[in-house]
Amino acid sequence: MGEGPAAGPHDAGSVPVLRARGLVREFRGFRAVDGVDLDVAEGSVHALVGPNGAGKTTLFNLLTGFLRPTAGSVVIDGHKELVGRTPEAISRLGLARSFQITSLFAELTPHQHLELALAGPTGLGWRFWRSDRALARFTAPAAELLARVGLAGHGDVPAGSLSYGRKRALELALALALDPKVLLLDEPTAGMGAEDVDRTIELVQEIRAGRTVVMVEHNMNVVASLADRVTVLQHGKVLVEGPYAEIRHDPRVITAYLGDSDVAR
Ligand SMILES: Nc1ncnc2c1ncn2[C@@H]1O[C@H](COP(=O)(O)OP(=O)(O)OP(=O)(O)O)[C@@H](O)[C@H]1O
Repeated sequence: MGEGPAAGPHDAGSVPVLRARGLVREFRGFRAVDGVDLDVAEGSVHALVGPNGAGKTTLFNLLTGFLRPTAGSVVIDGHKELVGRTPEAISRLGLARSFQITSLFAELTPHQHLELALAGPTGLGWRFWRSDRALARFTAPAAELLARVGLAGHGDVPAGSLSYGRKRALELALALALDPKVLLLDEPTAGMGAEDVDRTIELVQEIRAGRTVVMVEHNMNVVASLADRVTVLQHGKVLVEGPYAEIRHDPRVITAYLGDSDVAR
């Protein structure tokens, strides 16, 4: 777990589970991510925050292989380079992101989604997706995952009919089906009401056990509740990095956020 001081990314001798060096991503000459170094300690919850347009989503996409960096490296487990690999290959190396609701199939039930996600890495894949017998061995693990994210009573309805909060819970379950060592969450509480936010915080507390979580999150209460360390981005660069209790009082962070709300958009 991330509480131990030995897990701190700056401790001499500790190798971060995820390390980015000199990450750059240009869009037609504009540097959305501009030389980012990132160390994520094993077992920690690490939040990426920053004002609008700071480069959080772009960085997230670089880490997960959805975008290719213009320059730089991303290494998992101290030696496996992720740059140049597909998102699928990266997820096989232990780094997976939560799916987006837009990738859910409205007609399939949460249970079916999970059976397919669990079948994917086994090589059964989608070819056998109609075969109930082939998928039967995933029935119990799928039910377990549904229970874990609070969807036990909602496994057999079309996913399209789920509430927003439950769809987001299903996304999380789908990412957990891959049992990633490092789980990346893209704004896990975006668009949620207070009740769903609280449930999601509890859920992330629960699923962080035995893994590392990196999340982009706008809601500072969520960051305060969950994150061991926070990287604040601004204009594509790391502005400040540290525990939430430290960065929240940092004048540079306060100015960056105030500056953001002052900008006419
Ligand atoms: N595909 C793209 N083409 C051109 N510019 C892009 C592209 N993607 C992102 N950008 C620009 O890069 C900058 C960083 O965007 P990014 O979405 O990574 O920021 P963000 O911190 O996630 O912002 P937000 O909090 O608003 O989601 C922005 O100025 C954005 O307009």
